Amino acid sequence: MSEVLVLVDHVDGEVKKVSYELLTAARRLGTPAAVVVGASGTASKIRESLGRFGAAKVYAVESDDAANFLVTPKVDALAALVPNASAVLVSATVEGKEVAGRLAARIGSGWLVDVVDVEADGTGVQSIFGGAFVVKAKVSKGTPVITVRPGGVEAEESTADAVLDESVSISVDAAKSARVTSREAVVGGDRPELTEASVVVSGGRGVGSADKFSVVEELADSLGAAVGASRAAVDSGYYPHQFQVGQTGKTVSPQLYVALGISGAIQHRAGMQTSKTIVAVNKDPEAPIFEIADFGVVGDLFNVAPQLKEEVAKRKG
Ligand SMILES: Cc1cc2nc3c(=O)[nH]c(=O)nc-3n(C[C@H](O)[C@H](O)[C@H](O)COP(=O)(O)OP(=O)(O)OC[C@H]3O[C@@H](n4cnc5c(N)ncnc54)[C@H](O)[C@@H]3O)c2cc1C
Repeated sequence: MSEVLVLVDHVDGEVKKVSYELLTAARRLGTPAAVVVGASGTASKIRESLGRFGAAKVYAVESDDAANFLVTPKVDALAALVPNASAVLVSATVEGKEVAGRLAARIGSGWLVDVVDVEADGTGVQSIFGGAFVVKAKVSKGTPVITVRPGGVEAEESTADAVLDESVSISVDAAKSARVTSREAVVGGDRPELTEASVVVSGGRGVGSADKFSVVEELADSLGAAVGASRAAVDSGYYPHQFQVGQTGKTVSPQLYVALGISGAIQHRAGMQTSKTIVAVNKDPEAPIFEIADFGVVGDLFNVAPQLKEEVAKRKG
């Protein structure tokens, strides 16, 4: 079977969950080959875990340049490997989309953006207009480049050998590339990363103030969830911008999405509509969020969220 390249999303050798989802999707199309771009020694460190999700080969693209330039080393590496591949899968993150767009332009191929599922014949499934329509599309020119939304495909293990191949070398054109000059670790709490989390609890303008946002955080913590916010909540200063979910924020696709005091505007839905189960709490029975909710509670979030938290604690024993 032909090779399907999967660009591994990792931070200093820590593999992001979406990479396993990409490998799962790649297995439907052919033989997954993971492409690890980074510092020396990264690929051998993560080879086994990639193999657990079906990577038959791991291409190590490792050098100081690979680790210290943004985007371009990844495009160079994929472009070098594409002649032997039948498709390229990249995560639909901000960086992933930049890599995919540049790669598609460079190799003259079509690019399927933001797909939520991939079918065995290379058809990509997209959820558009805030999830109002499902579109199926197929690349008709060149090797398909497909960016897959984190959480779109469920990662499933299927052990393969993951043979390490260190034959890929790249030479970055420093004059045309952005070099990383320093690194600062993100100060995060114990909560999972928003786009990686399997449970997300988000608060909207209905929360009313920054002080009261703890009601969202407390429910999130009881569920081991990430915290999100609507744009109105962010613009009102209730919660920092990096937690915004929606068209101009992050796209999430968790197993469970809890919306507290969020009306469900189309721009918010665009970022969470593909969540597997949606629970909405809103005091307005006509709120549009109820149109897409699997479970809805008409009520005051300050009454409902603490009760949910208590019930979760009880069930956890
Ligand atoms: C170009 C563009 C891009 C945008 N991008 C985004 C985006 O990325 N993400 C995003 O979220 N929005 C985005 N928006 C904004 C979007 O249109 C909405 O304005 C926004 O989503 C509304 O946020 P909200 O639901 O929190 O607030 P509101 O619409 O004000 O809704 C608040 C809800 O809380 C309920 N409520 C109030 N008090 C309580 C209570 N005590 N208990 C329970 N319920 C209560 C109300 O009934 C109401 O339904 C964008 C808009 C534009 C034009």
